[in-house]
Amino acid sequence: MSQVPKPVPTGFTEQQLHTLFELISDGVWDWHANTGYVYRNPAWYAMLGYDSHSLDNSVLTWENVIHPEDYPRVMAHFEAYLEQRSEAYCIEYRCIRRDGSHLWVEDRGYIIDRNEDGTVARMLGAHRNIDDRKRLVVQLELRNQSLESLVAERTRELSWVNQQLLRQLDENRQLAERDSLTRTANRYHLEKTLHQECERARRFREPLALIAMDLDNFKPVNDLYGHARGDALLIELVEQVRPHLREQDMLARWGGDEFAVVLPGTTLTQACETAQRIRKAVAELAPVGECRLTMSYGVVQWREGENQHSLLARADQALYRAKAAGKNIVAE
Ligand SMILES: Nc1nc2c(ncn2[C@@H]2O[C@H](COP(=O)(O)OP(=O)(O)OP(=O)(O)O)[C@@H](O)[C@H]2O)c(=O)[nH]1
Repeated sequence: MSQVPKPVPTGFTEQQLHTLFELISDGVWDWHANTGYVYRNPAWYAMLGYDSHSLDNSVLTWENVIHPEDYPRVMAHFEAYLEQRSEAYCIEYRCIRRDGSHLWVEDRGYIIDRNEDGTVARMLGAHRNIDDRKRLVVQLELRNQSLESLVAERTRELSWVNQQLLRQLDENRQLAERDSLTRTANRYHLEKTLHQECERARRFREPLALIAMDLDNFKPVNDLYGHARGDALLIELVEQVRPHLREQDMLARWGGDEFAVVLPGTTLTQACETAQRIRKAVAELAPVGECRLTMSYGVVQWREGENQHSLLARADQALYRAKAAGKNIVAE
């Protein structure tokens, strides 16, 4: 089969080229740099709301439709292309339409002819309407910003709720583990800690001591001076005892006028010395009317295999012996 030779392109005449441009829907421009003449097709005028060929065929027409805020950026890019500092001329900017509204365009152009000295002789380009896309992007950005601020607001709210919950949790823990009058550990906290300390003593073969203590003749204080004075005395008592305890010791209110001190890493002898110091300090409290204040003390050291209940029971027995022996006494 014989090949039909392709026709050799003869090129368009200027007239044919412009006829072609008249049919194109993008805004085509054709700049003859040496004369300053600029051809613009009907679509270019329509895009900006003008009648075809109704504006001056000069570069100034283009400059006048560029949004003033975008003008410096467009010119810098255009010059960079003309001076061959950038490879392409392609830029997005706003044009001002005849009715004063703004239209986003993408402007793209190519130098199709240069003078012998390298300067531009002719450049061909087209404006494409990208307004819908740009406005959509702006809308999406705005929506994104409002979503981000919504998320930030919700995060702030959640973090506040979280803080409140943590505070509430802390308060609940305090309520569950503290005696409301004296702010010492309560019986529940005492038993829990004592259980843990018995386990530690077994695990690390460390001594552990417990002092049980009970106010002597507290009933007359209540009876003679009222329950409120009795309450105040219990608070004073705790303040008097605390300075004689170490950081790791735990003072707890076991019952009405009964207290206990858990002393980790402490032998019976050392605990008895502590109890004596507390005894002296309590005895120094100012008497309530005719009532002199003292306490009785039962001191024990943890024994191998013993649990918290048995330890507490032995301390209570020692306390009973102190009471029986005449009160204001430390008994083992
Ligand atoms: N003010 C006040 N009194 C309390 C509280 N809890 C218990 N009591 C009182 O503590 C007193 C304890 O009385 P008793 O167990 O007979 O002890 P006591 O009078 O100290 O006598 P001995 O322990 O034998 O020395 C009672 O009068 C209780 O009403 C309290 O929270 N506040």
